[in-house]
Amino acid sequence: MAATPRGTSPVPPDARPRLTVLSGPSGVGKSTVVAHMRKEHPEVWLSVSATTRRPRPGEQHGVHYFFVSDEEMDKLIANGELLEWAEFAGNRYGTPRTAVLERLEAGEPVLLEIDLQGARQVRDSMPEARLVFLAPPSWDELVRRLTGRGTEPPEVIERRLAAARVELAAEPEFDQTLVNTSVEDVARELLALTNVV
Ligand SMILES: Nc1nc2c(ncn2[C@@H]2O[C@H](COP(=O)(O)OP(=O)(O)O)[C@@H](O)[C@H]2O)c(=O)[nH]1
Ligand SMILES: Nc1ncnc2c1ncn2[C@@H]1O[C@H](COP(=O)(O)OP(=O)(O)O)[C@@H](O)[C@H]1O
Repeated sequence: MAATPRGTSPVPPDARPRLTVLSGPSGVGKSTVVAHMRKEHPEVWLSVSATTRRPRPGEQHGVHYFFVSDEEMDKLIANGELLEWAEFAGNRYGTPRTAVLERLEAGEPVLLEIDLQGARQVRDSMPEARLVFLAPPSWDELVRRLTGRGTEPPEVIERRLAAARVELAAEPEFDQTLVNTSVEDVARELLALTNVV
């Protein structure tokens, strides 16, 4: 029988991370990549966050976000219903705790698409989570994507770009970086990292 070379034996399935956190600056393409992946693999379960941000045209309550009032968000936080939450560019966002824990307890892979502050909270409370950073090919391309999306007025874009500088500097805190040059390539790599297939 051939000896297995050191370091190449397969990791037992139960030891593989089940919780994947995807973060990266606004406009880098997180939603696009996740949507592409889920079109091919609808079995990838993505947590739906609560937010106080107003819906963009086409965004649906319960699908893209749970759009809540400030008072409702206060209650979610006070009642401990969020696994993590953060304020980002003037709005609050948080991950409903129960749905995520139920999926994890059932042994199903879970994907969170959240900001840097949220990723840090998850890393602290659930160290087994795999943190993936989605990076732009360049700063200029990030500006082009965020501006080209056409969903925010210039002052909001400025706020998000200021946050982007902070987020890009935090890349070394993540377990893995994927550079979003090709949506198809990144979606494939992300799928492999979520352990769904
Ligand atoms: N901490 C945290 N961040 C979130 C959550 N949901 C979304 N975000 C992040 O909030 C930021 C703004 O999201 P959004 O307003 O949808 O803008 P977009 O990322 O530019 O499309 C992004 O970095 C999201 O990943 C959440 O539940 N918790
Ligand atoms: N690989 C890519 N190449 C070119 N444009 C992209 C790519 N990925 C995303 N985009 C575009 O960039 C813009 C921002 O993408 P989006 O998914 O909304 O970013 P995020 O969710 O990170 O804020 C969108 O207009 C999207 O079509």
